Amino acid sequence: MGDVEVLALDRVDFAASAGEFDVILGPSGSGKSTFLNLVGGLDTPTSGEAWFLDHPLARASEAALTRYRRDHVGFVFQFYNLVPSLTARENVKLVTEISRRPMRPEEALDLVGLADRMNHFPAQLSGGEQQRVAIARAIAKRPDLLLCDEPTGALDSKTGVVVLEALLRVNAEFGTTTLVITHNVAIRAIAHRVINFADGRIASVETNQTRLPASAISW
Ligand SMILES: Nc1ncnc2c1ncn2[C@@H]1O[C@H](COP(=O)(O)OP(=O)(O)OP(=O)(O)O)[C@@H](O)[C@H]1O
Repeated sequence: MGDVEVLALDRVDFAASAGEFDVILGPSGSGKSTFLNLVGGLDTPTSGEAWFLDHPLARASEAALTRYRRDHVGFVFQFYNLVPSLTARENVKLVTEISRRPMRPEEALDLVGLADRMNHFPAQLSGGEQQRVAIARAIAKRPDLLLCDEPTGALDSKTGVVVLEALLRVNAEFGTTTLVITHNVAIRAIAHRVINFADGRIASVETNQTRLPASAISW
C-alpha cells in the first residue's frame, strides 16, 4: 500500500488431506482470509506455491482459476450473498445450472434441513436459514473443497450451531474437505485440526484427539 509493504502471508506451509475438517483461528489481520483466498483460487501469491491435487494454482491463468473454482470449490461467507428476488430453490439452481454433476437443488436444501422452505425468498428466512441456503448453494455442485470465511459470524449461538451441523454433515456424508475461518474459539472443538495464524504465519497446528459434535458447543 503506497510505500508500505504489507506481508499478508509469510512462509506459510500447510497441507490438508481429503476429507479433513479444519478450523482456522487468529487475530484480525493475521492472514486467514488471504490464505483461504489463495487456496480457493480467488487470489495468487507473489511468491511460493499453492496446489490442489495436481493443479498448480500460484501462477495459473484467470481462466484456469475460474475453471478450478467452478469445478472444485464451494465458498461460504459471513454474509450470505443470496439473490433477494429468487427463492431458496432458485438461488441454489443458479449454481446447479452451470455445474457438471450437480445435486438437484431440492436434495442440497434437504441436506441442510430446509426441505420445507424451498419456495421462500431470502427476506422470509432467518439469518441461520439464509446461511444454510448459502451452504446448499455451495455444496450443490459437489465440490471437493468447501471454504468458509466466518460462516457463523453474524449468527447467535443456537443458530450458529445449526449451521455448523450442516457443514459437519456435508463433510461426513460427502468427504468434502472443509476449512472454516472463525473468530470464535469455541468452534475449535469440532475440527480434526486447528490452524492458528499470527502475523501472517501459521503459529501452530493442533490435532483434536477427540472432537465434539456441534450440539455440544455454545458461545
Ligand atoms: N488488498 C489488500 N491490500 C493491502 N493489504 C491488504 C489487502 N488485503 C489484506 N491486506 C492486509 O493483509 C493482512 C492480512 O489480511 P487478512 O484479511 O488475510 O487477515 P484476516 O486474518 O483474515 O483478518 P480478519 O480476521 O480481520 O478478516 C492484513 O494486514 C491486511 O491489512
